Amino acid sequence: MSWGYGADNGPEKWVTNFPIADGPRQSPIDIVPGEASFDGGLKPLNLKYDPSTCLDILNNGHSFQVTFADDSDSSTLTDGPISGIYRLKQFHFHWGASDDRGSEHTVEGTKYPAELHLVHWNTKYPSFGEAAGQPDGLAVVGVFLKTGDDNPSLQKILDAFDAIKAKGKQTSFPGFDPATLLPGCLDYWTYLGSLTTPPLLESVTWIVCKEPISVSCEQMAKFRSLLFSAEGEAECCMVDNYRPPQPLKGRPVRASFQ
Ligand SMILES: NCCOCCOCCNC(=O)c1ccc(S(N)(=O)=O)cc1
Ligand SMILES: [Zn+2]
Repeated sequence: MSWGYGADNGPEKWVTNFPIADGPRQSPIDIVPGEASFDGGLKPLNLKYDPSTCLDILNNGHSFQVTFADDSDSSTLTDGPISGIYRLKQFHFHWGASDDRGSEHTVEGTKYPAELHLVHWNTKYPSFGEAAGQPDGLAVVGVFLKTGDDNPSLQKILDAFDAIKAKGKQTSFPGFDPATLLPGCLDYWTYLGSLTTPPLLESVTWIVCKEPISVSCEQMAKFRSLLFSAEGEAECCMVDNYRPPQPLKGRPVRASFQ
């Protein structure tokens, strides 16, 4: 049985096939603002996204992801805590079965109903796969979702869900601008961590935005209409696809703001 989020294959079981699960720089973490140190040397995030690089939307059985053409520097992350140019590869979300949980990072124990991850790879390496194995290979921007007003940008994504309800379904998704999913304020916390799903590679510079974006309760319900299961299999709702916070193990968490 491959990894998932169920009782038999969930986060508590991943260490069996992926021993790095107990490693020194695992993600997510609980962010404690009072213990983060302001670093005036941190630059503002520079996110430059080209909607024409948006390709398709896919249900991969763990989440859904929107994938981008990454054969040029059209959609990039620069500055912030990183050096060099990182290219946007995909974005995806994690969410709960109810609004009281769903995010991977937490803020002083506070769980948000969902969390967006914008996944970028360091162009000093030849590909995403290569970069994923390097300590400075990836940079993921995390954005919390908080229940409130309807989010029109999110709605464009949710409107594509009927075509990707089951695991393995994919459909074209051209022209989406991921910048429309970013909060107005790009203050962030940053720390060195890992992929939050197997293979849990310790190659991610995490950049977690302090300000959440909004999502309505109805929109959250739509997230929960996706399936972990493939067509023809017993239907299993895609919910609670989040890993809980992992031990900090002495890592510094820096803040770009005071
Ligand atoms: N094939 C060569 C090595 O590549 C392995 C990289 O993992 C491949 C699939 N996983 C991901 O790309 C992947 C990307 C982001 C996140 S997360 N939730 O940490 O943002 C978790 C997983
Ligand atoms: Zn993620």
